[in-house]
Amino acid sequence: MTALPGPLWLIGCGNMGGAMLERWIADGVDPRAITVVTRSPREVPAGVTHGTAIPQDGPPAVVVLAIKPQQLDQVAPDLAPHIAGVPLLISILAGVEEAALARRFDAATVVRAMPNLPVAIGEGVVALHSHGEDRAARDTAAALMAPLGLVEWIDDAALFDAVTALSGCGPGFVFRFIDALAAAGAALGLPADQAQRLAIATVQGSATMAAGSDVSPATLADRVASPGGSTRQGLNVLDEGDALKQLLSATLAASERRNAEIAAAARG
Ligand SMILES: NC(=O)C1=CN([C@@H]2O[C@H](COP(=O)(O)OP(=O)(O)OC[C@H]3O[C@@H](n4cnc5c(N)ncnc54)[C@H](OP(=O)(O)O)[C@@H]3O)[C@@H](O)[C@H]2O)C=CC1
Ligand SMILES: O=C(O)[C@@H]1CCC=N1
Repeated sequence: MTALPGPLWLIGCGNMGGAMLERWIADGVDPRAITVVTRSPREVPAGVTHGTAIPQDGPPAVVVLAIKPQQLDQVAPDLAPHIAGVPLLISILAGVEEAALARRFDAATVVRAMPNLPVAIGEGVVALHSHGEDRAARDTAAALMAPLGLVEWIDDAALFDAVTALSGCGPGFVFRFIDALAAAGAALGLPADQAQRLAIATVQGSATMAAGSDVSPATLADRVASPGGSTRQGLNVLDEGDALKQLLSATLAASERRNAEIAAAARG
């Protein structure tokens, strides 16, 4: 269970803010310490306060900014005066840099966090970066993210767009892969619902095994492929001209570029 240093305001609570909130509550964070602000009414877990306007009793101990990057300049003018002096501002906005946040908000420490959707079940990834050197604030940010999954500090801010592409966007790519694996099985004649179950369980088991293995995923792939067998024939298709690697390189590069564009827009 995460002990909050005081009230936490969650500004924006859609797909990702909602996933984080769900996990915090499941982990035992005191719901009475959390205030959620969105534009429209929404259900929140029992004990959590929800409003459609910025509370007047700030600053809280922690603000978590979970709106879309494109919504930053609608939110900032209203929010900034009410959180002036906040000890810790955590932003999950893809692309938006600490300097862009510091220009809009007076916060003692700004931490960028990049979660991914499986945080909802405590099996996500949260990358963190901060130029702030306040140890207590950094520890608070890391402790808040700990129940969400694997937490990793990224030392070089310049790599944050890359990490966003890999682990922030990554579940989208993996879900698409599972869907394609199932569709390929269905194309071979399996009932679609059964193909989907098999594809999900195959990816789940393979990821769990890779996570617990002392050899690399590449070595594990070779262990599936008996010489002269059917896996090798399939891998030959993926490996021809590094087809899969090329495809994923282009995929991550496209996402990274988009994050850089968002960063440039937020710099103003
Ligand atoms: N989705 C993902 O997998 C990931 C998302 N992120 C980041 O998380 C952030 C949110 O993304 P996501 O959850 O997908 O987006 P959503 O559109 O699902 O959620 C946005 C939230 O912001 C609220 N909001 C919008 N405008 C305002 C406002 N003026 N005042 C208060 N609340 C407002 C919305 O409320 P309402 O519905 O009432 O308008 C909604 O709750 C983004 O910055 C994104 O980069 C990071 C990692 C992964
Ligand atoms: O697609 C997006 O912009 C966000 C950032 C990472 C995942 N989703």
